[in-house]
Amino acid sequence: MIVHDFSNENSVLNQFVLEMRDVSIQKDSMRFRKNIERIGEILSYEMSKTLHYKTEVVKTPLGEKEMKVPETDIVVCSILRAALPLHTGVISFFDKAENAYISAFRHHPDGGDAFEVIVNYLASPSVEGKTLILTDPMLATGKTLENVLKAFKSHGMPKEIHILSIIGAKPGIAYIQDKFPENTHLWIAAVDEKLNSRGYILPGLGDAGDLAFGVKL
Ligand SMILES: O=P(O)(O)OC[C@H]1O[C@H](OP(=O)(O)OP(=O)(O)O)[C@H](O)[C@@H]1O
Repeated sequence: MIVHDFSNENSVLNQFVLEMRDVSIQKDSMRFRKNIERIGEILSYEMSKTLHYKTEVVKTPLGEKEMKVPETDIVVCSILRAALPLHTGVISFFDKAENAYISAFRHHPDGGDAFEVIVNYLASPSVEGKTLILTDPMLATGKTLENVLKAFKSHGMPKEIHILSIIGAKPGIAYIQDKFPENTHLWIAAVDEKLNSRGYILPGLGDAGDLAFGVKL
């Protein structure tokens, strides 16, 4: 897996991540969602540079011009719930992409820190031979992405996978390194050092799903 960590670069992306982390700003859920969406646009733009391109001839009112445009068949799949604004950002740049949605939630069987990830909904076209973009703002333990990849086994083998995320933890990134095919790219806005005992990213930003859409039972 190739990791593209943008926290090592100076760009306006860092401002959006800061606002998502900041306890005095993040409770404004509309702003929180908007920041996720615009980070989705920025990561999409960066990712677009690595896609496959073809030459097309465009006719203008005064002549013709050869231009290079992405030729890839793209399926964008978002992991509910927090990825929904990220999805909006991605498809605002890849407007011809097919769309998929998958659910995943943590189940704590004995109420303690240990959990398993339950995936019980996947709506997706075939991804056979296509470019699969998986979006999820948080990459904590990496178990969600591991289970999402398993769920996709019934939907064909993608040509390549791009994971778009906002904040990840080093242990989670290491965990998925050998679970995903080698030519998988991870595009991530920030990487934090560790997780707490419940598998939350430290310092992270809290619960992205709740901040974007409200507390769930
Ligand atoms: O890497 P992991 O340890 O698997 O954790 C990451 C997952 O946790 C969060 O979802 P959450 O379960 O809070 O669901 P929500 O988005 O519906 O609130 C996040 O959006 C990821 O999907």
